[in-house]
Amino acid sequence: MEKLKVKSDYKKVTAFAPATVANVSCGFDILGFALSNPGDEVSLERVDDGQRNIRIKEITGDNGRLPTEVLENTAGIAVQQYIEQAGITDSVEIMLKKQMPLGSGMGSSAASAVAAVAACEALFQAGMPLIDQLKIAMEGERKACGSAHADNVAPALYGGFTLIRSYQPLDVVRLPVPDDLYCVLIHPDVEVRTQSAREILRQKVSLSDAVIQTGNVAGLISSLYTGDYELLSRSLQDVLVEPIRKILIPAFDKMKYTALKNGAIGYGISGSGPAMFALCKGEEMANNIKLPIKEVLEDIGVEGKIYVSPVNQQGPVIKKLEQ
Ligand SMILES: Nc1ncnc2c1ncn2[C@@H]1O[C@H](COP(=O)(O)OP(=O)(O)OP(=O)(O)O)[C@@H](O)[C@H]1O
Ligand SMILES: N[C@@H](CCO)C(=O)O
Repeated sequence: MEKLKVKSDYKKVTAFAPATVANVSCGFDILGFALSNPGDEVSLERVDDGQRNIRIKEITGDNGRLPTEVLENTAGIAVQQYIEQAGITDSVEIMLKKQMPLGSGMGSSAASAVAAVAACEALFQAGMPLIDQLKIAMEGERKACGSAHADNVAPALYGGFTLIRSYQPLDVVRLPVPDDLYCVLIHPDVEVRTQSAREILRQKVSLSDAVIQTGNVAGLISSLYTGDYELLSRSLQDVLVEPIRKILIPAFDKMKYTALKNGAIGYGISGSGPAMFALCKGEEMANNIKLPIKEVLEDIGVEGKIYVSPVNQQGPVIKKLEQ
């Protein structure tokens, strides 16, 4: 990439990037959408010393579990890559406020990376194209999950629903979001590492399953354009990944049955799990699902947290910018 002209006098910034639901049932590694909450916050402070020294000064909310080495943390990787690519020579201190669980399937590693890259762009104002910011955030995912998949970082950065049409070359399509689409995100308190949840998948699929899966992806995308909730509901089916990964999630089938019975239009594993999502038409329907799902979790003695959020069309938010 050509070196960008940096033209900002800002010294400090805080950016928020949201949790995301990747895969969305049938779109393994290619579909995702952003939530409004929860999400991570990254603050950056720059020093104009020509040293290009990057340091993670503080991480809160992680119970000491996240790496503080710059090149081990998705936020640190993103800042390092951004300043190198934009030709910046300032030193940068990073403060990460972790507000979501690790290994959750809620795009936690992606939220940190996207908050970091959005904070860099606000602080240095290099005018870096979104697709290049996305590639930087993907490098964080490569480190955290062993694969540079983009279905969490793309919706976190672009907002709304995104499709990764191709990885080589990277081709991202922003999709429309039907009015009134809400998500209930259920996070049972068990941990599933993305890397392990990827390793258990089959590397080859049958032609008949590929036909079912591509039909569902096409139906889902069509439903987003037309706002056809019934088509969306019929398309939220996954014959490739869910049947394998659901064994990692206690009472998955019971929760899915309960959500659908109580009015959800679809239910599936969020990313690599253990979080699960229920898509609903309207906030009232989304709130109706919370209690019966909570009762299933209580029945099996698993703690959990349930979030209700509209699909976030905004992506990252700059919360503070100081000179
Ligand atoms: N800033 C960060 N936030 C979260 N995890 C990070 C971060 N930086 C590095 N990691 C590493 O990434 C791993 C967590 O990745 P994992 O993909 O399992 O979680 P996740 O991002 O919550 O899940 P998913 O991508 O399925 O939503 C941990 O081993 C953690 O040390
Ligand atoms: N598409 C990725 C998302 C991880 O959050 C997976 O399912 O492994």
